[in-house]
Amino acid sequence: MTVLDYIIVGVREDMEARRAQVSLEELKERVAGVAPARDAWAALGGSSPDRNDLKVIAEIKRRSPSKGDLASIADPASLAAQYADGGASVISVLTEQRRFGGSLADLDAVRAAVETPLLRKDFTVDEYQIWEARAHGADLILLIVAALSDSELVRFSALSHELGMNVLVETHTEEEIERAVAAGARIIGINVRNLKTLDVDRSVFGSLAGLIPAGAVVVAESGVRSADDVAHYAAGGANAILVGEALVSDATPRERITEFKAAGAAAIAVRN
Ligand SMILES: O=C(O)c1ccccc1NCC(=O)[C@H](O)[C@H](O)COP(=O)(O)O
Repeated sequence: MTVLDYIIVGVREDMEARRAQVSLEELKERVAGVAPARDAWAALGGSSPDRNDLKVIAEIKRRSPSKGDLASIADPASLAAQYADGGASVISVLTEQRRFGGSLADLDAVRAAVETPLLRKDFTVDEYQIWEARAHGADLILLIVAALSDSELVRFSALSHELGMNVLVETHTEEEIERAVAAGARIIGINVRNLKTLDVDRSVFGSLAGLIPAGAVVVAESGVRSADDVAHYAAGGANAILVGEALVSDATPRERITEFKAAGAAAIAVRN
């Protein structure tokens, strides 16, 4: 069993426990009462022809299977406000409980605090989680190609779009990019962390980014520790970066985002 398989076993068990508390019908009623989803595609520069800056997706991540406890985040709303002040285009809230220590309560707290589009970052394996994401104010969900069949990718994307949300489709190999593109993905992440082994190899981004069709928003995920890493991804074709550990473990995340955005813009100016 890979790490990803192992995580998903827990994700399914936890989801069934929540479903026993809140039925799908109840979730659908809640969705009817929430404000429409914000446009994460536009926030990530999807609709602008000149993508000459680097967007930051700033993640609220308490713990991880590879690193254990990362940060004691007493107030996710306050951290999200700092991310928004620093210029994050999207805030990612890791809601997976067993391995990452997140929760839908974190998503609720962040939703109440900021207007920035929110990514409900979880291991989506069932439509129930998509309804849940929208019911808790998410604007974007994550679909990991390695965890889903082609038909699930298409079905889950369609439901997300019906609910007004966008989808970040995560890949790690050439074949997964082909599957993402075939499923109609237009926000495509390349996670340089192999979710089967947890190895982080930043060179994976450069070897795959060129395979993503023009017009899509290309997101470099994981492994940003310094402005040099940001420049590496921006030079290799990233339109956005997804950063967790470096921000939650920094005393001044607002300034760190500003620094990353400047490094990205400088590298993009050279790239263009
Ligand atoms: O972070 C992990 O250890 C991990 C393990 C297994 C599956 C997913 C995992 N992380 C999810 C992510 O991909 C990251 O949270 C995200 O890209 C940010 O990465 P980083 O900036 O390196 O914290």
